[in-house]
Amino acid sequence: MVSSLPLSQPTSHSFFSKTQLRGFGHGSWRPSFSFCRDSESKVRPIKALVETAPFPLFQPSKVEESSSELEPADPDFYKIGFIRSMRAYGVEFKEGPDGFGVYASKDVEPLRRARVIMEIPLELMLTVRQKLPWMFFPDIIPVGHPIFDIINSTNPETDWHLRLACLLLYALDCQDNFWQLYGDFLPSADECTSLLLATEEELSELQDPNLASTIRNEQRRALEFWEKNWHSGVPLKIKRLARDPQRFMWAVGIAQSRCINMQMRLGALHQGANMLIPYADMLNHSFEPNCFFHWRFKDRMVEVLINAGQRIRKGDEMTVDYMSRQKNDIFMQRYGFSSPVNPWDEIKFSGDARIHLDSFLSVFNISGLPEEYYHNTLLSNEGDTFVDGAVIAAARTLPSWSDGDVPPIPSVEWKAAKDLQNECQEMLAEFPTTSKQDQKLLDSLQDATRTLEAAIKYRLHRKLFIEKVIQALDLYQERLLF
Ligand SMILES: C[S@@+](CC[C@H](N)C(=O)[O-])C[C@H]1O[C@@H](n2cnc3c(N)ncnc32)[C@H](O)[C@@H]1O
Repeated sequence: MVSSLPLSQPTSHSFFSKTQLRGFGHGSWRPSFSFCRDSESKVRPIKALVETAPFPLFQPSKVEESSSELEPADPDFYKIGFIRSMRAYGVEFKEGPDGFGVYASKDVEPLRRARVIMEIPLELMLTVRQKLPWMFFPDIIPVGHPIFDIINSTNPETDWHLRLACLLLYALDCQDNFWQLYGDFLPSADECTSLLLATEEELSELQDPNLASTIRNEQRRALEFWEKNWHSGVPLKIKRLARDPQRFMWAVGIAQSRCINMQMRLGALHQGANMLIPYADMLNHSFEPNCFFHWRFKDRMVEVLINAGQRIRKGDEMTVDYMSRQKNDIFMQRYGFSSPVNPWDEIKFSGDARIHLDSFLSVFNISGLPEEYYHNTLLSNEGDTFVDGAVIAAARTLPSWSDGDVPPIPSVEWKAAKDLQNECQEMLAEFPTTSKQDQKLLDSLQDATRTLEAAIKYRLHRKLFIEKVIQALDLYQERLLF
């Protein structure tokens, strides 16, 4: 379902103008770019609270006033003729340690109800739906345009990233489309952490052959897609969208690392959709997020809300949970970053560890089922609501025992803990570098691509995790015996 109506950007948009943004980069980590700075040479945040007047692209057709005065069946549809704008409340967008991020510009007291901080209308998003009949929004591609056929040749359920990349490239090329402005806020190839953009050398820096091979397959797939659809015979309007495979890879990397997947309801239609949502895509990930997304179907917009009961201090980063319960390699694959405190990461041990799960958990004051994520305030540092993720992850990876298997004497468990430690040491010995060497390398990195930095961090995080498990097992033995 497409129309040939181009959606224009409101000229009154008060965030930034095209000329203001030209030449501005997206990250301080690339010295070739300079972000807008104030007199004290601090990054100047994009101002919010922002609200711009709706831009009437074309007015809703005047409904003839009939004598019956019937209500339109769905008055909401009449809004389709307006380009609405994004609204943000009490937040600012600025650079932080993880690239651009969203930060609170004022304190927020905990409220019983979730509080909206951003509203982004459907018209500004790039959206592809996953199931047939597939559709995308906004309807910026005229029927018969070859990019429509290219998108249509892919599988809506499995190729969402390729489809979204095509839509993004088209939107960036589409005269007066909002994304021509917003495109300046997207990370460049050097700034994007997506591993799709990684070189062979950078992939080897991961020190994870499985992950490297998964990425190589993804790169190959995207490259084949580009070669098939961007061959020399294609019309210029296609050619110019991605003149070289790197440009296409970049678009796929952007789609993968910034897309949000949501259930969307439009009228009577419920569907899973992959969306590139401007401004909301600046939110970074946390395993302890303070915000979440919500699709407000009545107004056809995505809202970002602060969790109910959440206290926010001015300057706090606003975060969301990108993917629930995923290990670091999955985060790397999709977003190009890993976390040293990922509570869902795990170590696969080779055999049966003769440690009783519950006794391990109880030594660390963790109670309940192993599958769950447990929080114990007694164990957390002040202000830190996480129990050490490595401890929990280690606990979760130990096989559970039935009552009959409970070892009668602690020495059995003590030996098991020692065995696990040895296995961890062997794992560490397989890495070509130690965590100390990785840390040193990271400290000395200058002008490296963000992918290289992310690759080194990833392998460092794996080693730190294993080292933490060794420490946890040390502690376990001490507490078990005394
Ligand atoms: C949706 S974007 C978020 C905005 C992004 N920081 C930017 O500069 O535009 C996702 C990207 O942000 C970065 N990112 C988000 N959360 C992160 C985290 N917790 N740690 C490290 N990098 C993170 C990664 O580069 C990821 O691919």
